Amino acid sequence: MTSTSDPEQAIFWLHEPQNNCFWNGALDVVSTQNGAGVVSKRSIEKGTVLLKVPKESILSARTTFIANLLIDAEIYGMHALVIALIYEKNALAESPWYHYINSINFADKTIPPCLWHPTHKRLLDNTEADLMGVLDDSELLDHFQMAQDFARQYASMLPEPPELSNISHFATIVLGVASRAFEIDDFHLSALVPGADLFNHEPHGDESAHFESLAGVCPDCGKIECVHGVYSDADESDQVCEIVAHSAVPANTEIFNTYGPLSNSELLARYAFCVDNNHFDTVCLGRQISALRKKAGPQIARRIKWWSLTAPKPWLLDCFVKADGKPSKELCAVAKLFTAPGKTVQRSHLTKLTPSSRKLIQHWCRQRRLPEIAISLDDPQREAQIKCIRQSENAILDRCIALMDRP
Ligand SMILES: C[S@@+](CC[C@H](N)C(=O)[O-])C[C@H]1O[C@@H](n2cnc3c(N)ncnc32)[C@H](O)[C@@H]1O
Repeated sequence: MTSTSDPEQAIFWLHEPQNNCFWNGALDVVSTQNGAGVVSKRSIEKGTVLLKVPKESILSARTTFIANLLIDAEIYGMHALVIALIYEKNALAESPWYHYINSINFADKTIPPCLWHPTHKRLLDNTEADLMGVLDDSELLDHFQMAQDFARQYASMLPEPPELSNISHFATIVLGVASRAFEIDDFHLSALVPGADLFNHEPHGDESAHFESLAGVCPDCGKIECVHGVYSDADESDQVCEIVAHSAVPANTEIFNTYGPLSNSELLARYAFCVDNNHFDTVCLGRQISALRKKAGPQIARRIKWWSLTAPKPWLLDCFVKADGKPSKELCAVAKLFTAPGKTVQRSHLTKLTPSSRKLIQHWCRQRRLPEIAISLDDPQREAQIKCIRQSENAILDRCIALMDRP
């Protein structure tokens, strides 16, 4: 897990006058089972602003001292943010974010799943994490190469940061940044917002706080109204990032944010954790459908071709089982296309399941089910994550199989 090792330094940074931030006095930072977290010292009303950080104080590729170099090198988004953080970290007390950066444990040894040992990766074979490319290290390696090239290009001006000496070290920084970054606006893109990253994620949609930032600004200068155009009807005083209480919070309660409607594969890739009974998990049956399609006769092949030409793309990815076991409407339609008798199938009848289409969905679910295997690793956190992903997928498939038995 990526964690805050010294929250007091983050709070100190928020109170430094030059940063112009607001940290609500009703908040406390405590140690939770998920690292640091924010709790209410007293009850908080719905709509209360908990944190305010002006956009000019956030750590983005646009606000860092290497901003121009990153633009010259045409490095943007998360790639640029990671490199910016690395250079600010190495600027030590000269960085405006010195105390904030010091509050984070970047020495944590957690690495993203794409760098796990192949024997550990293999335990996620055929899971959603595998299908979504979470285990593929090519993007990380490209990013590493890009960061090293950048460092070499400017080595005469700036010493090459030690974080770029090996991929594991770089990967822990990438994870540390990705797990704390927020989408800000069309100018800053992703950025680190001190204080906002102390809030943990509520996975069931019951969060009590939301991150807010006006996204529509000029992509060239970050202003709301400028020579390039008018981007919103707000005014420049709205150029802040806020955490706002989305519901009333009783005293002594952890205040959760939401990182978005993310499945376990997405949480694992970006935040290095997963949760039991994740409502946003889905299980794709695309591979099973594709295999059957290859064996299909000409009539079925024609139907699938007709469907694939009119369905939104990529339609195979849309053929999934939802967390509650219900098949997506695309999955229902494809099961009907394979099983409907006669020569023609009406589009309006495609989502109404018949006994034979239900049986086919059950068959695909059984094929997709992961084998029950014993998993025992030296790393208990990784073991728990792998088990969580596998068990959750099988539970979803079992729910669907049971549901398909009911008329
Ligand atoms: C933005 S930080 C939140 C604050 C963090 N706990 C800390 O100590 O700095 C995101 C990280 O917190 C942890 N985290 C947040 N919510 C979690 C949850 N619901 N379950 C497990 N870990 C969580 C994960 O390690 C994640 O990468």
